[in-house]
Amino acid sequence: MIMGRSCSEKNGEAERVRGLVIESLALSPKIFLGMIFHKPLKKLGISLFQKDIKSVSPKFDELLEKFLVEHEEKMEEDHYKANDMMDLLLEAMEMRMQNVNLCIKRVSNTKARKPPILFRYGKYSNNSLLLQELLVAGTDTSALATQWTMAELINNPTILERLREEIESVVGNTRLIQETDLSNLPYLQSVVKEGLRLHPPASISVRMSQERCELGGFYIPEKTLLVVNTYAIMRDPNFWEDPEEFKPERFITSSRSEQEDEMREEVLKYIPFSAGRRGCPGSNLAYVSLGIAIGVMVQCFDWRIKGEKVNMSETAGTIMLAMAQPLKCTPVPRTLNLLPSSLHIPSS
Ligand code: HEM
Repeated sequence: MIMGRSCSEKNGEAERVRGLVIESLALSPKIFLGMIFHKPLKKLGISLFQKDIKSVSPKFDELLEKFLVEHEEKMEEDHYKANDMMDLLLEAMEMRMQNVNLCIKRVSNTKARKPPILFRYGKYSNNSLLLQELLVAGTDTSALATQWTMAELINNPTILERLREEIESVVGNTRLIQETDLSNLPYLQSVVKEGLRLHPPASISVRMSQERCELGGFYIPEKTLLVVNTYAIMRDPNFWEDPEEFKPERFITSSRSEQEDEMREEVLKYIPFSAGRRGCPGSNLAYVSLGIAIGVMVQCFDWRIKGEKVNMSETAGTIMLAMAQPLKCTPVPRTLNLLPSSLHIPSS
């Protein structure tokens, strides 16, 4: 969606992108430690991660440059129309500055939440941070959330059955779920929300206090690094009934006023996408893609596993919350009467 193209398994491109995302994410614990022990480490001349970053970054640049050239070529075509994020960013830059070549640079702006700015200057440069960030932030998070939620559904067959009934009554069995169906599938939306509550892929958020303040009776000096444990907040028994249980119905609200109350409460206790100006800008996209992925998997397949239950243990010592034993399951096709017109099969 970011680059408007699919990465094929055939020429190893998908594997390459996946490898880069995994390599980048493996750096996060080091970056995190580096933030905490920045000063003493600097004094000792120790850099925890610069060498690793230098090894990942050029690989990203090479990949993104290829995508960028493809996009620029497309822009030259007669009936060109922007249809992905990279097209839009290129167009925005085209309007802002002309006569200079492309380079993408993130301008840090700590005071106000502004989208990263793209500059055009020089030859293609190493600063492709924005696109790297989107690739890393948007892919593994969504994949982990899908995996955890499917594991919960397999372990809770009654919930899976209720979800399937909802899909069958709203969508039927002659076509696949589409984005426009999601607003009519409240139980599916609740399943996605509950999966993210119990298993937030990014389970901590790091912030720095801009000024001194008092929080919950604690004095916080200015410029203090604060680690918010979103995982713990979303399992706090003071906020959630049966916090350890997978109960999507907790998010089903009947009346409009109930919905408004719930939304007000959720601002503080439901934060899988963190919050504030550095909260996730991809949350709406994530809800849609998770809803469709999970919905289609439930609509089209039964799921078999070895043994009685999926093992829900979590990995230890990683920043991303992953399954210690990644989900292995076999899809068994269900009988649907899908109309050919409902299948959008890409031409390439
Ligand atoms: C289930 C899926 C996702 C989850 C759980 C998730 C979670 C998060 C969280 C918790 C943060 C804030 C980190 C912090 O506190 O510093 C974040 C930031 C971010 N996310 Fe997501 N995200 C998801 C999907 C996406 C998608 C699909 C995109 C875009 C394609 C995206 C783009 C970003 C970006 C660019 C940031 C950095 C924002 C900034 O620093 O200002 N995320 N995400």
